Amino acid sequence: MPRPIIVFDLDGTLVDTAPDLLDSLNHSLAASDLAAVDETGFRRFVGHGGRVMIERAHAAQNKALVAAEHDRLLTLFLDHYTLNIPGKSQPYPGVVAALDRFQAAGYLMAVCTNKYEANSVALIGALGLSNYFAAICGQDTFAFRKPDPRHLTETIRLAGGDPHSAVMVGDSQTDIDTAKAAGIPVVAVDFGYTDRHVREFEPTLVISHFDTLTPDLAERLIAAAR
Ligand SMILES: O=C(O)COP(=O)(O)O
Ligand SMILES: [Mg+2]
Repeated sequence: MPRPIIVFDLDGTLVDTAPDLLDSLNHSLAASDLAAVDETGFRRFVGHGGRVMIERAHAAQNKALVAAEHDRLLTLFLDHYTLNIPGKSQPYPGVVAALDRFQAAGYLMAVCTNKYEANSVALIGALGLSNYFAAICGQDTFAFRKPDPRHLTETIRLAGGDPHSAVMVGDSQTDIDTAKAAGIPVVAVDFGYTDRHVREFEPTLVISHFDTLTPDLAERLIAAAR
């Protein structure tokens, strides 16, 4: 019987990275004379990586964005973000205790994120969480990324798990759509980065704190999905 696996999204799920993503986004937007984005506006932009955040910020200000400028701003964003890791980012309340619970229960654990892999590995390392994860897969690890379900199923395979004994935990429609397309139960946290309540995207379950996430709950979700 393969070890069950729990796969976590990163930004807005395991780690509150909003303050640093916002700082780096505004650092890059300032280089093209766009107005700074505020915390509220920012939530509409996250979920698909830095390139899409920049694109959405321009669209929100009705500013054109040619490819060369997009590339220039993405480089500014990534250089600034990479240099500042871990910055102000912190794991959400209850995350470490939850990772300990699943580790003690013999679960495999992995991260499936649309953040670049190198920055994801660096951030997780800087926060002292590397030892929990058998795989950390970013938007550039494979030739596909969330909401493509293969990003999730290949992360599971890389970690040595079985998609039939897996649960996904995420904060956005992207995560929920990815898991549902893979036929994998998905727990949505309601404290992440989405401008609509996650229940609208019909996850398997919504939680408001990591204390609710237990191996018993995961086992029930895996059994019910079979
Ligand atoms: O970096 C992003 O835009 C989203 O990253 P996530 O998939 O970890 O939420
Ligand atoms: Mg997220």
